[in-house]
Amino acid sequence: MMDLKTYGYTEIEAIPDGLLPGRVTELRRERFTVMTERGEVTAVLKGAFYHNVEMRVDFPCVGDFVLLYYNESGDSLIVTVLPRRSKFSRADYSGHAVGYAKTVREQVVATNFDYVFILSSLNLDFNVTRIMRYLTQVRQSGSQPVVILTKADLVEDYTLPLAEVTQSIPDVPVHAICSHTGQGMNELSPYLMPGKTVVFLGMSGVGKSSLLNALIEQDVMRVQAIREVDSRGRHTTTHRQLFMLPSGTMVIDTPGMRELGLFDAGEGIRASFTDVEEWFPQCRFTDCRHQGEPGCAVLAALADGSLPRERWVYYVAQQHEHKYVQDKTSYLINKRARKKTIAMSSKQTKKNGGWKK
Ligand SMILES: Nc1nc2c(ncn2[C@@H]2O[C@H](COP(=O)(O)OP(=O)(O)OP(=O)(O)O)[C@@H](O)[C@H]2O)c(=O)[nH]1
Ligand SMILES: [Zn+2]
Repeated sequence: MMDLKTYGYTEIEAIPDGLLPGRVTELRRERFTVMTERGEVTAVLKGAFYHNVEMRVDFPCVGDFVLLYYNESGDSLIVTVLPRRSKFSRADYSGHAVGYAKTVREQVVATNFDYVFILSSLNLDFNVTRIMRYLTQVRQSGSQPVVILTKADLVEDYTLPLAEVTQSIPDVPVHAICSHTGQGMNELSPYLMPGKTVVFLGMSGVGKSSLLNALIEQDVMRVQAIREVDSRGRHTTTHRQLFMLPSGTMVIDTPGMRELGLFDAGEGIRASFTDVEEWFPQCRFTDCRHQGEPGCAVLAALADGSLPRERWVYYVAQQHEHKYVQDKTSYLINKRARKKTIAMSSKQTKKNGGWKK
């Protein structure tokens, strides 16, 4: 018998007769893979889950603890999702026009994780504001954030960006690592405890897979070292969406998480405002600012109603917000530049005789 506690399960008071607790490790369409004390089973949802659309948020997802009717010879039947101690959700636009908040539903993509590693690369697009935005998401999730600055080998001196992050978020642990050399990776061991669940968050290319591979390797080596002394025990790293590292730590890696990780203000705006941006190529000037230039397709579309005005206003507001976030980034990263900007704009202000509205 498998002890479900190794999968982070904490016993609940009374389990109704005939039901078995388990943890969802994979979700494919309507079929779940669930780890139980009788081993891994496939399971489907009890019909009641489908009867009420409003219940959608309570559909099990990867990481969930559930109660099921065990079926030895076929699919088990999931009847309940146990309370979640942490979760990540994203907006689900499926089947709806993007951008219309009323129709957006919440889709839970991962649950019951203890730590979220917010990965950010030290080279190229190092961006404190983005880290802070992820941090907001993580704090809302109910888990503990850990900031991991990756690719430490690609910068001459990472002490500066490290200090920058530490100053911006003094209450969150920050580690600089290199997955290729293993530098700094021992600092992560306090989080990688048996029964704990970790989620990786970060933009594409920051090194999530590399870190994961490095951790598995490190683990495999550790396990092998142990095995030389004591030849018991086989590690199995199955490629589930929730999977067990040899050390006993679980990692959740779902497609939904990938999408959260890809979130970027610019991308987000592009994705939700295609109805606005599709007008741009039709403007006479390629660098049209849509503020009164002759031959502006946007203004024409606004005039004849083919582009609803509130969509345009919303778009402009979002762009403004995006720019603000980017400006704030440079503010945090380069204080010298910031002082210069302030000096310049106050000169400007004096010239204009006050703040321009
Ligand atoms: N020099 C260096 N390169 C790294 C390091 N970690 C990752 N990389 C490289 O960065 C690139 C992207 O790494 P991945 O691990 O695939 O990044 P990811 O976050 O999983 O990317 P997605 O799968 O797109 O989400 C690869 O070419 C890696 O070899 C590091 O510590 N040092
Ligand atoms: Zn235009």
